Amino acid sequence: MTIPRDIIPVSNTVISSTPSPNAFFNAGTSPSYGASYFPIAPKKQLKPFNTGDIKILLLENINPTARELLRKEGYQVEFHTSSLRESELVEKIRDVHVIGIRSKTKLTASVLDHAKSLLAIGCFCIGTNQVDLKYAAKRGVTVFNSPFSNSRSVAELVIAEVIMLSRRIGDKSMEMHFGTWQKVSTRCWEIRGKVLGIVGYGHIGSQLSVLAESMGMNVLFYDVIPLMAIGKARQVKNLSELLASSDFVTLHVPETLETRDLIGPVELKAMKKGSYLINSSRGSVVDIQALCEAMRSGHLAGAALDVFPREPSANGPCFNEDLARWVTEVRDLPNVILTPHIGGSTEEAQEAIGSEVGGALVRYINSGCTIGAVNMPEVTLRSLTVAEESHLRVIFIHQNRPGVLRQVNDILGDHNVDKQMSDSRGDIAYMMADISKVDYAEVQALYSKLEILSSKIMTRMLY
Ligand SMILES: NC(=O)C1=CN([C@@H]2O[C@H](COP(=O)(O)OP(=O)(O)OC[C@H]3O[C@@H](n4cnc5c(N)ncnc54)[C@H](O)[C@@H]3O)[C@@H](O)[C@H]2O)C=CC1
Ligand SMILES: O=C(O)C(=O)COP(=O)(O)O
Repeated sequence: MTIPRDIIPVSNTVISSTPSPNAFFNAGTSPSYGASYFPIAPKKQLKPFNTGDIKILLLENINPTARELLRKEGYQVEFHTSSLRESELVEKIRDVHVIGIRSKTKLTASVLDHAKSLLAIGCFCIGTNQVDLKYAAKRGVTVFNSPFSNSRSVAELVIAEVIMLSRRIGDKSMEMHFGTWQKVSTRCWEIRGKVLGIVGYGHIGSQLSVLAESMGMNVLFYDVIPLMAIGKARQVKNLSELLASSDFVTLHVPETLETRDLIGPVELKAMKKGSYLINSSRGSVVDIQALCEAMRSGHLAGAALDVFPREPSANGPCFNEDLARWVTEVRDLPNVILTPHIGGSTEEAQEAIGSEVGGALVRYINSGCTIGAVNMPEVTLRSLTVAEESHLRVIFIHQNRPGVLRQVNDILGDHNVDKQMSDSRGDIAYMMADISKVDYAEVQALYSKLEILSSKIMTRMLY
């Protein structure tokens, strides 16, 4: 058996041109001993492969920060501004090592089955519902996201929408664009003193809570876990209590089986007459037909939707009945603000996400570090130094069952295991070890021995 091309160690050591700011930590040497005791060797950058062989596919207009970061590493980066049709996606994913996506691209088990060399997936967004995380882990594919870089942008959009709905600004602006001057104050309100009900008090919900209170609103929230309320906000016991007490209900839950149609006919009826609904979480959280009914009956006074049960894969004049039957109904509703999933679309958020997820991918490819992974145990080892010239870093992703580590250590046993870390998450375990005094010629043999273990999911060797 030969080592796949992407993990063939081609160069022994490459010294970083700029010293790492945490060189002391990485070198594993305490600065307090002084250089004469333990000379501080520069960090060794592991090179698992010829970096030029690493292929990265970036879809959905991922920010240039990420593209530049990945290109600087020497990887081959293919960039697309939109997501791809499934037939094109399965072709493109076949031989890439990393795929970068946002919220549109669905990486289902059947799509992932076409990926023959995939090491990692970067979700350049918060949500990871578009990826079959379990199946990816089963295939040894590590998934990263950006858990909070766009939270503030979403919270700011929601604040804007609360005011816009309250003053019917969407409709007023539309009338003016069509030449109508219609000055009225009926059914227009201040937001001061009104109740904002937040469903899901995580990164976005809690940030929104602070902004809303600073504008004089009273905040209630409902979450499935007990959470510390910020400021004067108050957690309520159940969703019904929140719906019955709020002037504005805003949704900030992830897409899960439990949140599917979380707001349906019953919940809409339970909302106060004349209240408003805002959804910038996922389209599946609201039963859109029921929402149209609640708007048409006059029970709700308005709604703002940033996400939809079905969304176009690219920009263009495609928000019409070809996308879904409900589109025409939604477009016809008064005081309903429609935005094309732009909650996290700000320059600040996209740049931060680009460097966060891009950085996590580089660390994973070059050193095996899984910190920040959403479907793998989080494992890291301090960096090797250039002094540790003939060290080999072994990464073994395997099924989590008794006896595997004993088998692995038997294989590595002729070498000193300088450091080792292993952790598991459900059925999957991730082991990383640095072993010393390994001849380049031995790497192939060690690799082959690990590859034939029945528990093996993926073996990587960094030298
Ligand atoms: N429109 C857009 O552009 C964006 C949309 N999002 C969406 O917003 C969602 C929330 O984002 P974050 O606040 O960062 O997530 P988070 O994980 O920080 O918070 C989610 C909260 O929802 C709670 N929760 C889960 N299930 C619940 C249920 N059934 N009922 C009540 N609470 C429940 C959780 O306990 C958690 O506190 C993301 O999962 C994503 O789908 C995120 C960013 C941008
Ligand atoms: O971060 C998220 O979960 C979002 O929904 C934002 O998605 P986007 O990056 O705009 O496709």
